[in-house]
Amino acid sequence: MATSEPPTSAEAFDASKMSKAPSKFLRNAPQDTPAVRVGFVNAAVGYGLFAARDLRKDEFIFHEAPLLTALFNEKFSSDKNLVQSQHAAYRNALVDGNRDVVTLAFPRLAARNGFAPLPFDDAHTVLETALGKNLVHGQFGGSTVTREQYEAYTSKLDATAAPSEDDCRRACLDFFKHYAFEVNKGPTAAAAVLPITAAAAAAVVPATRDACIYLLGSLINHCCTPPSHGFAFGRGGEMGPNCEWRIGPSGLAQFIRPKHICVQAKRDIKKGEQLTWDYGKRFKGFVCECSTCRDSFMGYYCGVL
Ligand SMILES: C[S@@+](CC[C@H](N)C(=O)[O-])C[C@H]1O[C@@H](n2cnc3c(N)ncnc32)[C@H](O)[C@@H]1O
Repeated sequence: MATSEPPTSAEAFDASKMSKAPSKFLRNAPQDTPAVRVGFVNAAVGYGLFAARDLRKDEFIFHEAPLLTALFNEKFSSDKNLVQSQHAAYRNALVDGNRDVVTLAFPRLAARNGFAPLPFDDAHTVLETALGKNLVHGQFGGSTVTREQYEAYTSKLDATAAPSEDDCRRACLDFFKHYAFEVNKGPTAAAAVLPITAAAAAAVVPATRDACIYLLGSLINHCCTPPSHGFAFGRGGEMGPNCEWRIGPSGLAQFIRPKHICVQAKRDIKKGEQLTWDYGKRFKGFVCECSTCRDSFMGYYCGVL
């Protein structure tokens, strides 16, 4: 199996599993009301996650199991085993009634794999309910994507007719490059990572890292961090990314399961505001449309222009 086992039901947050030491990260239980919704940014950026209510600084927003796990592509190479593992992880995720949710969460990848977008009425039901299915803590508030937005977006995503295996693999490679998180291999990783064939298994160089994709976590868009010298002036309000994340258990938050992602508010976030984080210095491969770039001269700095 390429996917980690998704949670069967949301768990109560057990504060006793937290270290007694004060932690800035994940100190509080997530609230009982929905915290995030999926929404549409524009046709270039695609979907994003938005606050479903006001979120407080340091609020623990959600804890989510990975949807796909494959080998991590350190150098973005097209090494055969990496490509095979990422492609197989995607194909495996399409089984067991998962196909609609995976196709809808990542419609660009689906189109390159030959899957036509669902009609809006079906899509809406899935977007409303299923995108939160891997949450362990925190609540998903559904979708704000309108029929017009969905149809305008998907009409531009021509599903490739009968793509070759090679096209599908390349699409997965591009997808992992832009959507995957680099994750420490957990103790059970050997079962989660593919080899698809015995020959491929023998050839796999033991990697120390996995690449994980999340249904919600991988929909959070990038925002540049303004430089500390204050050169970037906003239109009022705070600038820069408003969330941070951790993957897997760490000293102060042992309850996080291996490869699971936890997201926390870096500052107060208003209802309706988009959740963002800084993707860091790695290759981004898109023209940045974040608010820091829009409201300041940061486009000059962010290195993606
Ligand atoms: C991890 S995904 C985020 C979800 C994505 N918006 C979607 O609908 O699938 C990363 C991709 O989102 C888009 N994206 C994220 N942040 C962006 C930004 N600041 N400006 C423009 N595009 C962005 C880029 O296409 C990028 O490759």
